[in-house]
Amino acid sequence: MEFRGDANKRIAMISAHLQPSFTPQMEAKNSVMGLESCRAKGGNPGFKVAILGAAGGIGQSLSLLMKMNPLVSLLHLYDVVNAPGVTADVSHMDTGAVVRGFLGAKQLEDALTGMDLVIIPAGVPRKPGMTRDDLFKINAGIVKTLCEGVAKCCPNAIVNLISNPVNSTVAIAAEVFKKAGTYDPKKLLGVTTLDVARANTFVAEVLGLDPREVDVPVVGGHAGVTILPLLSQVKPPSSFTPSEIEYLTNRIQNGGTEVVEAKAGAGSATLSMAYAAAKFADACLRGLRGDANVIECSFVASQVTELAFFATKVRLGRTGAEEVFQLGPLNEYERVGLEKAKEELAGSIQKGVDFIRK
Ligand SMILES: NC(=O)c1ccc[n+]([C@@H]2O[C@H](COP(=O)([O-])OP(=O)(O)OC[C@H]3O[C@@H](n4cnc5c(N)ncnc54)[C@H](O)[C@@H]3O)[C@@H](O)[C@H]2O)c1
Ligand SMILES: O=C(O)C[C@H](O)C(=O)O
Repeated sequence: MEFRGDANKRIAMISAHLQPSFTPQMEAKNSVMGLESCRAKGGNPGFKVAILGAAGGIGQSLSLLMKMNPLVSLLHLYDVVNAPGVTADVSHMDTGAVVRGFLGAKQLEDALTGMDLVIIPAGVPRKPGMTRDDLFKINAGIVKTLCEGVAKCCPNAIVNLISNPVNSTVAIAAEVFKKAGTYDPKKLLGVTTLDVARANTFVAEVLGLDPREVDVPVVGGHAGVTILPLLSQVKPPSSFTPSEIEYLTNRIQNGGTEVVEAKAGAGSATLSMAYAAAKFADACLRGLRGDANVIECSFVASQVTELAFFATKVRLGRTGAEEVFQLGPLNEYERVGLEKAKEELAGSIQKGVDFIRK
């Protein structure tokens, strides 16, 4: 009888904590099944990571992958919809990170406070026929609001910006941080890892290699002709025929559109993007930990060209992108591509700056 009484008490306590209304305090308890008497769990040393837009196509898979990352001790999942469901789901994975969910603008500050790394895939995706720039109207405002939250609640966090158009949203974020007096160019990183993943995959197919053995630097930005693969610098050193160069450059520049069209109105790349975002976030965390030689491509504040932002290889360290690498030697095809990329990038960056300065 005594046992049954205890069980009833436990069930009542659990039910009390699984009511529909959702608060961070409640979620913290949900993460230990609502039992006050549970032994404290988690506590593994590691970094605090927030995902803003965690209930979306990218956000859900990315939440899963970050929950699997042993460098993460605390994972905050924020969205304006469905955050409780994603949080409950991911929190049942028996990995080290403690998961907490945050729903709606009122909980943004709680979601951000104390974070080391903030990953932002919030915003609308493309449909067939749209350019990434067509997303500016909606996503610019979303990125502005979220970055204002970062400036207020975790001004020292590294920000991985995924929301499109990246060529403009990174400039928006920089302007928000400048306005708030918190801007550190090393800590604002536009995520272009998917371009590199695609380039490695497509080049490996052409060369008949395992993509894990291939390294293609992809520079410039993250839209159409601004995505510039440097095939002359592929590792292992390889030569391509002119038609292979044309095919590969085109396919890499239009990889996003290939997925948008295949999904036929159901969105853009989510699974490969979550993979790429998780890979890039892991590199940022290894850099924060102090690992040597952590090198990835990213769209960052840069003096490599005359543009304020440009994607190249960067070295990630304890303070973010600590070194921005030069382009290296380009062939004639790449020099022409670079001019085209810069022309389009200049307008996209300015559009982002103007959105905040008006
Ligand atoms: N950088 C890249 O390489 C890359 C690759 C793929 C997609 N993207 C971009 O990532 C973005 C997200 O794509 P998706 O497929 O996950 O879209 P999605 O619509 O599936 O998910 C977006 C999520 O953002 C949330 N959201 C909207 N406004 C928000 C706000 N103010 N605060 C918090 N969350 C908010 C939505 O509720 C939704 O859950 C798009 O802009 C897309 O173009 C970038
Ligand atoms: O193409 C898109 O709209 C999404 C993303 O930027 C991508 O490259 O897949």
